[in-house]
Amino acid sequence: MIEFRSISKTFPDGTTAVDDFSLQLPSHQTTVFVGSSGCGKTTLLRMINRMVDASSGELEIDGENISTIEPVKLRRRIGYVMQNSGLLPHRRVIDNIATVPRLNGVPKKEAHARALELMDTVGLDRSMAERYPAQLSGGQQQRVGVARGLAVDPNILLMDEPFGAVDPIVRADLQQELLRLQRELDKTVVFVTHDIDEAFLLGDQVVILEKGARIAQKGSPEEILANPASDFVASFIGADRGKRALSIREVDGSSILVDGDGNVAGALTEEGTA
Ligand SMILES: Nc1ncnc2c1ncn2[C@@H]1O[C@H](COP(=O)(O)OP(=O)(O)OP(=O)(O)O)[C@@H](O)[C@H]1O
Repeated sequence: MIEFRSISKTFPDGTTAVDDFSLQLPSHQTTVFVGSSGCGKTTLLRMINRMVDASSGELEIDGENISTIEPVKLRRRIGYVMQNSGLLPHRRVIDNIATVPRLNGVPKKEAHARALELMDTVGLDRSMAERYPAQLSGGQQQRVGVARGLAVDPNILLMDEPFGAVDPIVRADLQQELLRLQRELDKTVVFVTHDIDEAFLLGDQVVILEKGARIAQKGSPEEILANPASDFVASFIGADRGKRALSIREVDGSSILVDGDGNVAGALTEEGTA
């Protein structure tokens, strides 16, 4: 479990990005931080691997206060996937994936064999191993980024808007892949997004944030949808606009679901027949 206890972060210029934040993130689950630009999501995420150090408060991983762990050591056991994949442009795909294991002292042959396995895991053809990042599509680059994040077999995977820069179809694909991966690998995932639909799709625990990383509401997607805690939350999840108020319309003997805008959202089937 990851636990934030009264964590605050004020940057040297006086900006308070995180103001007294407390939260438990259960192991083997996906927690999603969601909120508008500048609310402190990335700062929260980066405190987990000490890319940013808290100004006050305590952050523990499985009961261990991370301020006592050397940052480089900590980072080598936590996977980190960022927007635009963050790949090293002058290194081949296989070397990008193997970067951190190599830094940890894993022999090259072994690190490369593992990198190829990880390419299978994230759905990348092994023939791409010799390419450079610029020779891949945006979606493929993100898959390499995920493979690299998994390369040290971390218990914790931090993902900062990893699918923000790809088109909606590729994005939907990557989201489904992440759900599949999570069923298989069972990591503790911390995911940052500003997209509430992505948050509801991927999150076991969804944390809706306002400026200063103040928690507007936290809970399962079901809990939040069933009972938005405030007008802010209702507006953020689109409940106020009726966007999520689905209704049933009968068309040619079939039951079609339409959303608040009258757009078709899906078809109703008997449970188990879909
Ligand atoms: N190094 C820094 N120095 C000063 N202020 C910073 C620094 N990093 C972030 N901030 C400020 O802290 C606040 C939170 O930033 P953060 O990047 O955590 O937000 P975010 O929710 O991830 O935003 P986005 O969705 O735009 O990435 C913002 O006001 C930002 O300008």
